[in-house]
Amino acid sequence: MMNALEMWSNLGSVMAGLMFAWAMFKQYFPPQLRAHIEAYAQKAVGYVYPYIHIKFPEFAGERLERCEAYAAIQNYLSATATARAKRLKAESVKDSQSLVLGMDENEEVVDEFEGVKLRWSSRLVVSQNSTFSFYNSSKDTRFYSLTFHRSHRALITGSYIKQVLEKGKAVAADNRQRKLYTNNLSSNWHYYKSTKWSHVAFEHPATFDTLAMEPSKKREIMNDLLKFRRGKEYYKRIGKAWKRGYLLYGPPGTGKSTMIAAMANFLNYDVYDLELTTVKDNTELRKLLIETSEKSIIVIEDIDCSLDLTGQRKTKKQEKDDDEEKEDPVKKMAKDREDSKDSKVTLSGLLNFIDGLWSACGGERIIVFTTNFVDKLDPALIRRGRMDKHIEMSYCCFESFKVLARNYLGVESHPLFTTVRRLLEETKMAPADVAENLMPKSDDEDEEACLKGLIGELEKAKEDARKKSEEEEEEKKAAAAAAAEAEATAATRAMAEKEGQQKLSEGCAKEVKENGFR
Ligand SMILES: Nc1ncnc2c1ncn2[C@@H]1O[C@H](COP(=O)(O)OP(=O)(O)OP(=O)(O)O)[C@@H](O)[C@H]1O
Ligand SMILES: [Mg+2]
Repeated sequence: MMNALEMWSNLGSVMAGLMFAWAMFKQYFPPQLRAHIEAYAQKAVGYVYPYIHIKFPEFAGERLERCEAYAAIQNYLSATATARAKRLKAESVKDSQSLVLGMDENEEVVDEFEGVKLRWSSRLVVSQNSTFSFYNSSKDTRFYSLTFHRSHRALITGSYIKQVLEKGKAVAADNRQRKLYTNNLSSNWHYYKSTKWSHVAFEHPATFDTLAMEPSKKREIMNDLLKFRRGKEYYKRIGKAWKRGYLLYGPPGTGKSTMIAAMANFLNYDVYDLELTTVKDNTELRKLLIETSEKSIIVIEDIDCSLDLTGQRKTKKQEKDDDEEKEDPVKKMAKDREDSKDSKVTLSGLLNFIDGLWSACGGERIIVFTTNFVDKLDPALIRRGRMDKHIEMSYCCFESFKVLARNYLGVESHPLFTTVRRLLEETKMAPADVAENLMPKSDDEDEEACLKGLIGELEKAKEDARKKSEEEEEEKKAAAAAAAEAEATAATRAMAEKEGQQKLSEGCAKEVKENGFR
């Protein structure tokens, strides 16, 4: 029996022989003949060789664009297989917030799917072209190669590759640097490139953990968001576009904008902050919205102030004015000029976008309106189906205070909490004001000092509210007294007039009686 050393040396000789034959073959055979021989050789090998290779190049197409599949496989392997690879390569990938760890060139890993083993290898083919060019620095090509037994062809080319691409895209989405977009003035739009939105990295630190809100309400919103995110199949089944509208309403400083940031961080979505007052008309609105990407939250803050969306239905006076304009061309021109200065996005334009166009775009999208005055909004805008969930952001309750105390002071409980609780039940203070009072003003201000400061402010707010309600009560009383007095004066005057009338008619009657009609 051959010993191991002998076997290796024999194998080495065979390899050396093969390499020599290959070099001779490349040197002495003309390229066309070589291609023929190679094709036949591959066919012959195919009869006996039981494995299939699939190649996923990094760049493809006429313009050599980066292939989505390559990127997805890179992400998939970075998340699943690199734990097993020994040589890794760290790359910074566009739009990714951290480095992507991939296999180094010519490294291999084994993956398993439904009990079937398959092999991924990362390959780099170095260009043979040694001519110097100013324009093309490298013709090296990278690709991933997947190898598996031909008996599993259907399984691998069907389900396995599909799940690799899906998982890879999900990893990319999680690792993506999210963006905050704001709309540009249409005068700065260029038709040949996408300039409707400007963006910066979205790095708001708010999360549902740091959001001060009643825990049960918070949980309800989080569950609603999760249900929406997982609802692709559900929305498809019920024939509804995959979108959801939220209306956040409440007084200033109660956390509406903070909630939007927490939602975006929770879902890992981009945020499109749409400033409606700079949008000229419904057409522009449509163009802007069609350019938003999926997995995004489209935000219209202070919807009541953005436009006159509160009451688009014409009042009697507007109808009369319109009739007059139809008759008077000068008036009409003046009105047109006035209108062209203002934004002309209308309620119906916005509703069409929510119901129609947006639904056709597909992809998961959330739209959020915020307002301080929910009663001012047109009911058509906020009816269920358009704004599916109405969330009231209200003044600070004790539960919310506890979250803020944990965030700002790092305390879970304190003897002064009882006083804070009583005062919060007796007076209204927005979380923004509570938070402001919990922030130490100097280095030597400890948690007790901050809590005392807050208690002082709450007592002051309570006193102010008491005074205000007293003043209002006084004003009401004064108004009632004035009304009563005016009523009494009017009654006296009426009485006097009546008496005067009576006297006059009595006098007349007497005169007639004495003198008769003349
Ligand atoms: N519920 C909350 N939880 C945590 N922090 C809050 C909350 N509400 C307000 N704050 C703090 O107060 C600041 C202002 O809050 P925010 O801008 O979210 O209020 P808003 O409701 O959007 O007000 P406005 O109606 O004026 O736009 C935030 O930066 C945050 O620090
Ligand atoms: Mg706000």
